[in-house]
Amino acid sequence: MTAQLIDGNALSRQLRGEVRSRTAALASRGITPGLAVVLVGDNPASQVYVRNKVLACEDVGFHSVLEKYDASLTEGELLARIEALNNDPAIHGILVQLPLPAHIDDHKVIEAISPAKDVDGFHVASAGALLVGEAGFKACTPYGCMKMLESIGMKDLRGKHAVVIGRSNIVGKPMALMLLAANATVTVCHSGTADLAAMTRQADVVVAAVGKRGVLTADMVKPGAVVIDVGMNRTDEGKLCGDVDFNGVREVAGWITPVPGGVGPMTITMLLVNTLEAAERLAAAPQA
Ligand SMILES: Nc1nc2c(c(=O)[nH]1)N[C@@H](CN(C=O)c1ccc(C(=O)N[C@@H](CCC(=O)O)C(=O)O)cc1)CN2
Repeated sequence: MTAQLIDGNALSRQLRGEVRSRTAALASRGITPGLAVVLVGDNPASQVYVRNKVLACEDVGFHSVLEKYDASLTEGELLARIEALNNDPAIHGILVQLPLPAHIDDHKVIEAISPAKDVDGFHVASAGALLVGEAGFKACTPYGCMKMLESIGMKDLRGKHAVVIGRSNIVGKPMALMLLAANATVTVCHSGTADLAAMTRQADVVVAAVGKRGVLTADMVKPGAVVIDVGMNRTDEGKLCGDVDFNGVREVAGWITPVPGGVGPMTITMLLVNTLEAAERLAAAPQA
């Protein structure tokens, strides 16, 4: 069996079409969703991602501002910028590109963002809302993975076993909670897991989110399983690759996401969805 591809670029195009229509509906009420993207330092990958986020905003008709700061920016100066953006009525969503330089406490910075503008879904209030099933912004990467499952008819995962490899606050943990909310039986594996292959071989859905290539190989996958690759790594030749041994696993799995062109573009698309929702929520709120 050769797995079918879940194409993140194609799904993104479809979802962005829906975002464009909803944006037009808001525009007729005089509201343009606004996103502020904050980058500190000169990490080359981060420069590409923030540029792509601004381009994505242009693509769907959002207002966006890109604030770029030298790595010498102090934590206090960054917190002051966030406070200003929290109070800017033209800005509905704020994201601070990670990683931040080592002298800045990223937790402190994320917590300074108003939960109403936390379109990355990283704030403790957003994470707590996901935990208890309340409305809040969902972290973009796992949210994109859920949309990919939905696109292949797996919105309700009742009776399915999902294995998440990785337990980061921004992918692994929220991913597990979103799968649980979709009625899956969820196992979270990590560096302390005794026999990873024994876990993944039982899974109907495997999400690999470790940040290390070759974490999931063909012998670790149940025939027909859905494999979602969140990894973003480089081969020795400098080629982009995920955590999954794509060529081997695609011969066993039923569905698989590629890298590039899988989860990556979906992360940016879900950021647009969250920003639109932030603007819509504000528009629906009773005016003071
Ligand atoms: N504030 C945030 N920081 C970071 C996040 C995040 O969601 N919010 N996630 C990652 C980086 N990231 C978004 O910021 C991101 C990474 C990769 C892609 C993507 O589209 N990748 C392409 C390939 C791009 C390339 O060629 O290099 C793909 O997979 O097709 C989008 C977003 C860490 N920081």
